[in-house]
Amino acid sequence: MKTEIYSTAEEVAAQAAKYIEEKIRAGILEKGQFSLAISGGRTPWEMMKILVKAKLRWEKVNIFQVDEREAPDGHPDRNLTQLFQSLEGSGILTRVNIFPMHTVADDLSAETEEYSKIIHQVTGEGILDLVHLGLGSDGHTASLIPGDPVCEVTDRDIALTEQPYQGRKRITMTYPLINRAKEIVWIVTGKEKAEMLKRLQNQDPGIPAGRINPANSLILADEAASQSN
Ligand SMILES: O=C1O[C@H](COP(=O)(O)O)[C@@H](O)[C@H](O)[C@H]1O
Repeated sequence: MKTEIYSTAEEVAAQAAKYIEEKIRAGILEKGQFSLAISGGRTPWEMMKILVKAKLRWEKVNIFQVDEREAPDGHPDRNLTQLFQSLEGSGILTRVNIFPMHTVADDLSAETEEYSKIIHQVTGEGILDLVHLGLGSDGHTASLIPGDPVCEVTDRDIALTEQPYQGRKRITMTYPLINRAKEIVWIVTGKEKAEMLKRLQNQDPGIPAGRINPANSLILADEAASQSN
């Protein structure tokens, strides 16, 4: 697992966008399409705002959600709402293929199966080209929440959390799917992440993030997050 440290969160966002742009370009050249999974929370959106300005064949890019909160469509708590906002004005909205996690349904469990099927149909083999991950200050990543049984799911690629977390139940990619990805890019910024960044780098299985496959993983962090390293 490689770590690169940049002075500010803005620099991290710019480097992440550049890195992912290159991966997308190479992936499309090699096999005609690219499947990217984007996390939610606070950190991805600066990176996305930069990435969407790249001159890429966006119609060949599939964007999946790593996780989503159970909330109405358009709600500010939804990662999808933030994702759409970061794409606004970029002109790629009508070209890129976005696959939203549906959280407004009578049977959310059926939705998880459906999302998993879509990933398999689109990618062919259920392997994402690149998964972007964030790191919570409690060590969670995606919606793999400390103490939630969703962390023990090994027979499904998408699952529901059992408990609400920060007021909302969640849908999330599980370890098997994330750990099969060809590449994982972490964006970790802010001093409140310092302790967990260290534990992530040490692959500490005591936090959900520590159980993510370190192979082909790149951590992009700012100085604030790496202050105790
Ligand atoms: O709740 C969540 O938090 C993590 C970390 O978010 P960030 O605010 O530090 O960027 C995020 O990766 C996850 O997708 C999100 O649902």
